[in-house]
Amino acid sequence: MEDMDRAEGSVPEPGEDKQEAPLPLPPAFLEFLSENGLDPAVYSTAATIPRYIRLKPGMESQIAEIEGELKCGLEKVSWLPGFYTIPPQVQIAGTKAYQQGKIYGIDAASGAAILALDVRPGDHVLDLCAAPGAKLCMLADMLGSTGSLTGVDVAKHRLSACRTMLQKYSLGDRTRLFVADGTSFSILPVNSNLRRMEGLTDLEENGSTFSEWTSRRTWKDRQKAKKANATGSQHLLAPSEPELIYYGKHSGLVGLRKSDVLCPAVNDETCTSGYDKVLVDAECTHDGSIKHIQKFEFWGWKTLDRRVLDAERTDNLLQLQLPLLHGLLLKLVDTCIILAA
Ligand SMILES: C[S@@+](CC[C@H](N)C(=O)[O-])C[C@H]1O[C@@H](n2cnc3c(N)ncnc32)[C@H](O)[C@@H]1O
Repeated sequence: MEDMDRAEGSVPEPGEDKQEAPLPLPPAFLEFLSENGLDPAVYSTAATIPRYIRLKPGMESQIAEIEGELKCGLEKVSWLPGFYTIPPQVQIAGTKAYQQGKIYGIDAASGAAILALDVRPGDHVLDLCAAPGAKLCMLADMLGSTGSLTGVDVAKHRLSACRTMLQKYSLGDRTRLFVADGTSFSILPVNSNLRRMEGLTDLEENGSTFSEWTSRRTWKDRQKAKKANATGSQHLLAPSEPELIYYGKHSGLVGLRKSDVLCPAVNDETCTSGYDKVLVDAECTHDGSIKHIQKFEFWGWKTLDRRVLDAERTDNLLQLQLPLLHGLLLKLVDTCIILAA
């Protein structure tokens, strides 16, 4: 799987060190633009497009300090709460403000999709295709201390990055993270009707109920990881059953029987309510993203053909996106879907 969602600052920003010049876009891409009535000149304008950051809620009083660290002013985005623009050449990854979890690197389009989801206190939110987690963090910030958030991604190493993000920004309390294929994911939000097994001793519990999450892995898990490493499969395949790689203290799982949560009986009356809001952020071609297209100057223009223009790849993306939506419509959604791709 190609990784188009690189961490902030890992790829030089287009136009950072040099004057903008017309990009040597491949003929097939120029043809694609012409067929769709698009002016290729827009892809040379990245130097004029601001960079966006999101302020961690509660950090408003530290704006002056953050401006000092970033060595630039923060300009409020009037239509997107918590978002600010900074000049495009400013790199945030090496700054204290970013490392200490005061700001997020996230673009305005992503923020707009989350805002449109209209998350309300108490909502149970599902983020399908959650990694590396910029939107998941925004959802967690919006939920605050109510409701629940479930993040799902097929790539374990990418979902582990989400876990790191949640921990860095102290956001994981109400969150669960499942490595799973989103097209068949059917685990519901925790339902208050499920019986909690409280006050059991370790012996009685016998590993069959959720106790508080710990990063310490069992011998069985370590063996599994070793095997996956040896076969190189950890980056590629979803496990046949969803694998829970993180859950927060208030995600509702502590004290519940694993079997009730992970394999609920079909038509179980405790499992009738689905998620209130669902975000599906499946992979896309990125052909509409000026900044992404400019990055091919760094990655090599040939890879643009392979990653963006290849008809087979586009068809494959469609074959991924449709089942993701279809699965949701059949099983999960109470209220709302946003397709961010
Ligand atoms: C555009 S990225 C998601 C970006 C993410 N929402 C964020 O804000 O950082 C697409 C993600 O979809 C995941 N993905 C692809 N196929 C999937 C599937 N069948 N089920 C679940 N996740 C999938 C990829 O591993 C990748 O992490």
